[in-house]
Amino acid sequence: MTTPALAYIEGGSGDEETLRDNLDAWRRLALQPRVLRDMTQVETATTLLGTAVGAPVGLAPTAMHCLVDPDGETATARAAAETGTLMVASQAANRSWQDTAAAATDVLLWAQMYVLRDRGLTRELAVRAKESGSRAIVVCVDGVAVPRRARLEGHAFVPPEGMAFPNLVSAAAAASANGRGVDLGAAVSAFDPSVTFADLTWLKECTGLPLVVKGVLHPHDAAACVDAGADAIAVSNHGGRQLDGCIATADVLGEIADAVGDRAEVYVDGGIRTGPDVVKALALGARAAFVGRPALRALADGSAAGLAAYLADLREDVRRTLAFCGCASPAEVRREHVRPRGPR
Ligand SMILES: Cc1cc2nc3c(=O)[nH]c(=O)nc-3n(C[C@H](O)[C@H](O)[C@H](O)COP(=O)(O)O)c2cc1C
Ligand SMILES: CC(C)CC(=O)C(=O)O
Repeated sequence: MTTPALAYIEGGSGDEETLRDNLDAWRRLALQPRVLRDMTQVETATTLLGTAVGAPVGLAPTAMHCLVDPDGETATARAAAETGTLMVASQAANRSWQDTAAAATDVLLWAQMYVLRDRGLTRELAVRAKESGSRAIVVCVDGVAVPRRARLEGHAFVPPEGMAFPNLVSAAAAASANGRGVDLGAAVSAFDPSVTFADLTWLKECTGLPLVVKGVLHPHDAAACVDAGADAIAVSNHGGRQLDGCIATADVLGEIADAVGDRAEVYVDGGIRTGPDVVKALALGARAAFVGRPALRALADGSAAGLAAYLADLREDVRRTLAFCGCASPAEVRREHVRPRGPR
């Protein structure tokens, strides 16, 4: 991997305060286990918007998997299918949602997209995602300005020449140029900063698929998204890559889960690294936690097999943590299992 590619993946925005705090915030919480509850059988499986998954852990959408593996998102999909993991495939992927879904049997796929200035193209892409086999649309709503990325000296990342972005262009453009030659800067400027809650209702109607709103950090916004038709809220600050200085996801997850109640599912990403992090997220009210950078590192290190091994290991860590906490399944994790860590 090139140095700028590594800086792009690992880095955050501004002074990287939020990037660091995402990790620290999970450390500021402590699990409080319950004992003597027969932990012979401990199940990690759950459902996410009705889709059965092997563990309450998913792959967050991340752009350009060809930066880390020549097969790009199709390698990711093979690892996801092998381990029963839900994969959220980015709009800025190098492989189309269709090719990603076709990479293995039983790929559990959700497509992540932005609302574009061109609503006709937005609708076309959403329909294409559905026809590819995506079981939900994940709309990312934290892309209303261009972040300053510290490790790239404030500049946007320039992808390698000829990199394909098939989910960012119309079918006609994709057919004529195989999705190549799309300028990433132009694609990012196609994201519509005028997006509001009313667009959620519209986007959901485009496909009828369940809608997940990703990038929510305030309980009132979460409630308004649900009022507008969202089926799930993904609490996320984009891995500290958008607004630097904003709140860590672990610090706001509980309030958002309380605001949403049982009207929608709640997920979280940002700094999730271990089984205990995942179980802390469940205790605060998330149904699942998603990982970004760790999955890219595993893919870079060992391709699909490396990613599958990483996901299997994380699942085992979740299973072990559930057992130690006295929970025979994710559904048994309660708010009482987590509390602020005492002073050091
Ligand atoms: C290299 C990279 C690319 C990303 N690309 C996208 C993207 O295309 N769409 C999106 O919604 N989020 C994107 N994200 C954000 C992730 O979905 C997720 O919010 C974040 O990575 C979670 O934090 P973590 O890396 O600490 O696990 C990206 C993150 C990284 C690291
Ligand atoms: C192409 C970008 C939208 C990818 C992204 O979300 C990111 O780099 O964090």
